[in-house]
Amino acid sequence: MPVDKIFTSDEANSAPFSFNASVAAVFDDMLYRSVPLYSETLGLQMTLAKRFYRPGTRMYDLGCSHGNFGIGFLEAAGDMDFSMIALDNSEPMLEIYKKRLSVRKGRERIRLCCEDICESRLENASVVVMNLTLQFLPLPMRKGLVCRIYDALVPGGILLLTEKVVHENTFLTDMQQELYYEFKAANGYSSLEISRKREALENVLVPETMEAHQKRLAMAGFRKVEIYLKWFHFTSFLAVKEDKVCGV
Ligand SMILES: C[S@@+](CC[C@H](N)C(=O)[O-])C[C@H]1O[C@@H](n2cnc3c(N)ncnc32)[C@H](O)[C@@H]1O
Ligand SMILES: O=C(O)C(=O)C[C@]1(C(=O)O)C=C[C@@H](O)C=C1
Repeated sequence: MPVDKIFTSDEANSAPFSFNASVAAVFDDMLYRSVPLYSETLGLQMTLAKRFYRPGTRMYDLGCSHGNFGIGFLEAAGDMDFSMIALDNSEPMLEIYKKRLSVRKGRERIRLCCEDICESRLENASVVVMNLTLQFLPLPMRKGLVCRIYDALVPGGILLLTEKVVHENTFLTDMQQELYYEFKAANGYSSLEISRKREALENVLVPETMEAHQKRLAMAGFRKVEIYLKWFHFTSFLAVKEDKVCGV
């Protein structure tokens, strides 16, 4: 796996963070070293997706990057028939996803689309996964997207949303941030790399509070919302669309 050295050099410091070809090439290493409980999050997303997916509907992976969720799901699915639409607006990410998919049996079950998720058409979904992606959208676009996801879901369908959040209490936010940087340092990032990435992510990754997410989910129509995984500020929500017939 190519090692993430993006923020070891000076010039990387000046540009805002983006999901370009250099980042895509080392993205696996970046994810595993930068996202606490990344494997566990994907594992639980697959378990929930398998449980809630309904035949004849679609599964969406919004901000799919180079396909860790989709490929993992495909491998775990065995003979299960499913249809997944994986969306991202980074061409280099989707190029890698396409290559990974090309050698896998059952690959026709996943369709890749290079699109802005704020503009894509969503419909007939029983599972929508959005892992560490909403946080990269401009704030004014977020409500509209969550509402469109709710509308696209069939009754009993789910949204799996993972986000980096901030705390309303600045003491706790600062503490979580420090613990997070200790996690990164323990995974081999230098303090210079950590601070350069923090600057590059400023105004690019804009986290919100847990309460803001819960309020937006409720406003969109979700009545059942659960936090199923949390590592300080990395938070995974399960939001279920009501199914009055089945009582889900
Ligand atoms: C942190 S990565 C997601 C990680 C991935 N979901 C996973 O679990 O491995 C965020 C992804 O969202 C994509 N993205 C950001 N804004 C987007 C937008 N407006 N439309 C589509 N994709 C977007 C980026 O290109 C990037 O691949
Ligand atoms: O906040 C940070 O410093 C991160 O590295 C987090 C984060 C994320 O949450 O998406 C930022 C960019 C990469 O996509 C991987 C991890």
